[in-house]
Amino acid sequence: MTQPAITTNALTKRFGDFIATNAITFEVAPGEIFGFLGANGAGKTTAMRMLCGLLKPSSGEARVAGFDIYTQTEKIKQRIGYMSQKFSLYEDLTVKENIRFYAGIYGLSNSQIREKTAGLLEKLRMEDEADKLVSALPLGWKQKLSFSIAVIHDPTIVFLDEPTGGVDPITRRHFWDLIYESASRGVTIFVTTHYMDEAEYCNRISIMVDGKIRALDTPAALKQQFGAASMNDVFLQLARAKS
Ligand SMILES: Nc1ncnc2c1ncn2[C@@H]1O[C@H](COP(=O)(O)OP(=O)(O)OP(=O)(O)O)[C@@H](O)[C@H]1O
Repeated sequence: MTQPAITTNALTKRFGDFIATNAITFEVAPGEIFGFLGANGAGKTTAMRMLCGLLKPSSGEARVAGFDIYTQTEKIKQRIGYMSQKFSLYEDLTVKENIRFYAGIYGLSNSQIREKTAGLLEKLRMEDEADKLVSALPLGWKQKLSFSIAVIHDPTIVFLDEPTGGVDPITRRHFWDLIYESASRGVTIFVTTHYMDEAEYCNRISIMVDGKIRALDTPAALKQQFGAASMNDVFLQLARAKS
């Protein structure tokens, strides 16, 4: 059996008396697109930071790409890509300079960087923008560039924290073409989003409420389970059950 990309068992993070992530248990398969949903403050970013090896859990277990999140964080960091709306491109560098900078951080050689840069610009059809400042690009283009940079070192798993905030559904759909393309090459995608159209694009979805996972299945199975017409209905039912 192939090893799961991510496994967690009762993974928990407390900040003082407050439990931000409360005993979450799940598995993500290699090449799966796993949507990690929840209202603001549900504990998604906290969970993601633990899985990326950036935050020590209070208790519980997890393995990412086969490595332990307590003791093997450096190995995890080498195998993952990360993109967030908050941690993104340098606006005052050009497109090419951003690619060079991040590829260098990920440890690629100069010849790899040259080759990857050409391929990336071609795939995004951004050859004409290579020497433009990132600040001059539309937001949707920045997001696609940011994603492409997050996978430039061929990670096994990529973590996306609200990657498409602030753009319209068509632009989001184009962004998701990139996600599907990576997943079809076997890259595991772990993505948080507040957009329910995006939730429908995931293979499976978990929904967190107040630090706990309240639902986890395929979009079709969740809609059936909740007797809901859309993922938005499922989400609202869980939110209402809370209040
Ligand atoms: N370092 C910290 N110290 C204390 N509380 C924290 C800390 N980090 C997060 N929290 C709290 O933990 C809870 C969960 O936060 P988290 O950022 O994980 O939520 P989220 O689901 O990612 O929300 P959003 O969708 O708004 O990004 C929030 O109530 C937040 O205030």
